[in-house]
Amino acid sequence: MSRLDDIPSSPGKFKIDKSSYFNRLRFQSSPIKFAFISFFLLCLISLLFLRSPPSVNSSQSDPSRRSLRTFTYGGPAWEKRIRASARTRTSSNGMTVLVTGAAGFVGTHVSSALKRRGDGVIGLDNFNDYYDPSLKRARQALLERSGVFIVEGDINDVELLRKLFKIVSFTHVMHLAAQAGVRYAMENPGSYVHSNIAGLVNLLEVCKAANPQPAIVWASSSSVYGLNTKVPFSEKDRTDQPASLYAATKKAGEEIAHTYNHIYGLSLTGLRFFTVYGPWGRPDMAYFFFTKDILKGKSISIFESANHGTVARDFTYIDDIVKGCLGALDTAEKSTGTGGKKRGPAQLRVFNLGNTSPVPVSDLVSILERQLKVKAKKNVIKMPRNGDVPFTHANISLAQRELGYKPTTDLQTGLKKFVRWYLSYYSGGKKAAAR
Ligand SMILES: O=C(O)[C@H]1O[C@H](OP(=O)(O)OP(=O)(O)OC[C@H]2O[C@@H](n3ccc(=O)[nH]c3=O)[C@H](O)[C@@H]2O)[C@H](O)[C@@H](O)[C@@H]1O
Repeated sequence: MSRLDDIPSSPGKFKIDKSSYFNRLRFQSSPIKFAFISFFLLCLISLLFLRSPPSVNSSQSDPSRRSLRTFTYGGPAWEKRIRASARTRTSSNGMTVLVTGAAGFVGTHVSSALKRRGDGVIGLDNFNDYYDPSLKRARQALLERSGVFIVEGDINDVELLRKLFKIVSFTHVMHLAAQAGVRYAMENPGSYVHSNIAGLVNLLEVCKAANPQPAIVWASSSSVYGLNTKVPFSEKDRTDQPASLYAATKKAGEEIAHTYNHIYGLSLTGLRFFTVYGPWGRPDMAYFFFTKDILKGKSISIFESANHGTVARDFTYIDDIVKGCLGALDTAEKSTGTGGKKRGPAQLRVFNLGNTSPVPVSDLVSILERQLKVKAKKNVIKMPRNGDVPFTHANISLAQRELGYKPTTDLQTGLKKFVRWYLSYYSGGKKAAAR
C-alpha cells in the first residue's frame, strides 16, 4: 500500500449524540435496535474510509499533485513478471538494476539502454500527474515491449521497496524518481520534500539494510550551483546558495548521500544533470512547451536577465546523458556494508553531466522556428523571481576522466531529433506509440 493512504481520518468529528438521536427512536425490541445500530455504525465506518482528505487546497496539500491512489501489488503473477524483467542476458557480469522513475524521461531511456545491452532491469514509478500521465503510460508501453516491467508504486512505500529487494538481489539502483522542475517548487513545495528528501531517505534505508547492499547512482541537478557566477561550474565549486527549493532539495540529497555513505558504507554516485532534452522529454520544460505553443500560434515568454542580459543553458541531449548514467553504473564500486553495518570505506562521487556549450534561450527558439518552419510569437520579459538562474555551464573534465563521458550532440542536432519525435507522437503517432 502506498504511504499516501496514511491520511488522518479525524474520527473525532463523528461523535454520536445518543441522547438527542437514539432516544428519539423508541425501539421496543432489542434485536431490531441491535440491527439498526449495527447498520448505522457500518455506514459511519464506510464514510470514514471513503472520506477524502481534509479539503484544503488539494493541489497545495497533496504532495505530488496526484489524486490519492492506492497501488496494488503482490501475487505470483506479479512476482513472475519481476523475476523475468530482472533476468540478465549475459549471465556472467550483467547487472541487475532497480530504476526508480522508470516511466520518466531519463528513466525510460536509461532502462531501455540497460535492457538492450543485456542487464536485468526493474522499473518503479508512481505515475503521478505532475505532467500528462498518458506520456508516462506510452513510455511504459515502449519499455514493456523491450521486456522491462515497471512496478507501480511510490519510493516512500518502504514495504514495497523491501518486497522488491526480497524478490530480486539488485546489484545497482539507478534512482531517477524525483519531483523535477525549478519553477513548480513555488506552487507545490511539499511535493519536493516528499519525493526528493523523504523518498530518497526511504530508498537509502532499504538499500542500507539489503544484503548485499546495492551501489546507487542517482540524479542530482545542475541547479545546485545556484547563483554561482564562476563558470564553467566545477564539482569543486560551492553549492550553498540554491535559488529554488528544488535546488535546495537536490543539494540536501547530496548531503544525505554523504551521510549514508559515511555511516552504512553505501556506494553512492550523484549526477548533476544539465537541462536534459530530447525525444520522449518532459512537457514542463521550456523546449517542449515552446514547441507546442509555437505550433499552436500561442505567444511564448523568453526570459532575459538584468540589463537585458541573455539567459543561457548548457542543454544536454538525452543520449549523452544515458551514456553518462551507464558510465557511472559501470564504474560504481560495491557498497561495503552488510546487515546495515559499514565494513569499510565506500565510494562517494558527484559528477557534472552537461554539454559544456551553453546556448542562449533566444537561440533555442530560433532553432525551433527553423525546424518547425513556424515563426514564434515572442514576448521577451524579465526573468521572474521564481527560482530560475541566469545561466548554467558544465565543466565535465571529471566525468570525462572517470566515466569516459563525452557528449557528442549539439543543440541543433538534438532538437531536430526531438522535433521529429514530437511531430510523429502528437500527430497520430501517439496512439501507435502507446500500443
Ligand atoms: O539542469 C537542471 O538542473 C534542471 O534543468 C531543467 O531546468 P531548467 O534549466 O530551468 O529548464 P527549463 O525549465 O526547460 O528552462 C530552460 C530555459 O528556458 C527559460 N525559460 C523557461 C520558461 C519560460 O517560459 N521562458 C524561458 O525563457 C529558463 O529561464 C531557462 O533558462 C529541469 O526542469 C530541471 O528539472 C533540472 O534539474
